[in-house]
Amino acid sequence: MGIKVYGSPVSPGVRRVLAALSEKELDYEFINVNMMTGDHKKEPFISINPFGQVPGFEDGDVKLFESRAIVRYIEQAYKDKNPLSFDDAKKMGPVYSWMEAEALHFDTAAGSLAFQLALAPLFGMPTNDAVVAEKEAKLGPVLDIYEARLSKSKYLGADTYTLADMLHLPTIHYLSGTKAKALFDARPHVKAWVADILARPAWARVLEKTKA
Ligand SMILES: N[C@@H](CCC(=O)N[C@@H](CS)C(=O)NCC(=O)O)C(=O)O
Repeated sequence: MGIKVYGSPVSPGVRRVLAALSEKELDYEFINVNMMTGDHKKEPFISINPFGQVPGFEDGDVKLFESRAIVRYIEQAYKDKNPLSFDDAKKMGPVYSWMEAEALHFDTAAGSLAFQLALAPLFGMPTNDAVVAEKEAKLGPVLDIYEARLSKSKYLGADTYTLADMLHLPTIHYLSGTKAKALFDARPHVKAWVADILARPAWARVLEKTKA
């Protein structure tokens, strides 16, 4: 049985899940899903994710989809090893808020930018400059809010690294190799935070494991 992660190694969602497993130093089996041939839209994969998107995840008889939900599961199921959350509700509250900020404010702009600037070229697809301009204009004000938060707190959810920071890694990694890096670099606390989270050994192991 054991842990199985299904998907493409370049997928940000897949890498988000691998980041969680890497922080916990958990062994897992990676099963490549050939998206070129549409295997993510067919059985057996859609028994894991009925929406036909990677990643898919299994831990024994637990089958999950949605990368952020999988990360929460891993944190709770393997809490004892390198905890990235708190039992105390008052300490955990801000972590929840910043986890939602990642999904609903940051990723809605940065995820599309990462696709346009980093992933589309990887797949030989054209970059849509209008989408890039629109999403850059949306990301700037979000990063202003991050700058204000990070000028008061070393990490987003707490003074220590938590799930809230970790969720950002795949998208920030992709954007750090593009012109959108300038948006992060223009804000000193955001820039320092980006350098800090990208330098985590657990993330280096993910990049090693997923490199082409
Ligand atoms: N919210 C989902 C997003 C998953 C997602 O968009 N996966 C992409 C690859 S990065 C995918 O499977 N795209 C193929 C499709 O939507 O048909 C998650 O975080 O797991």
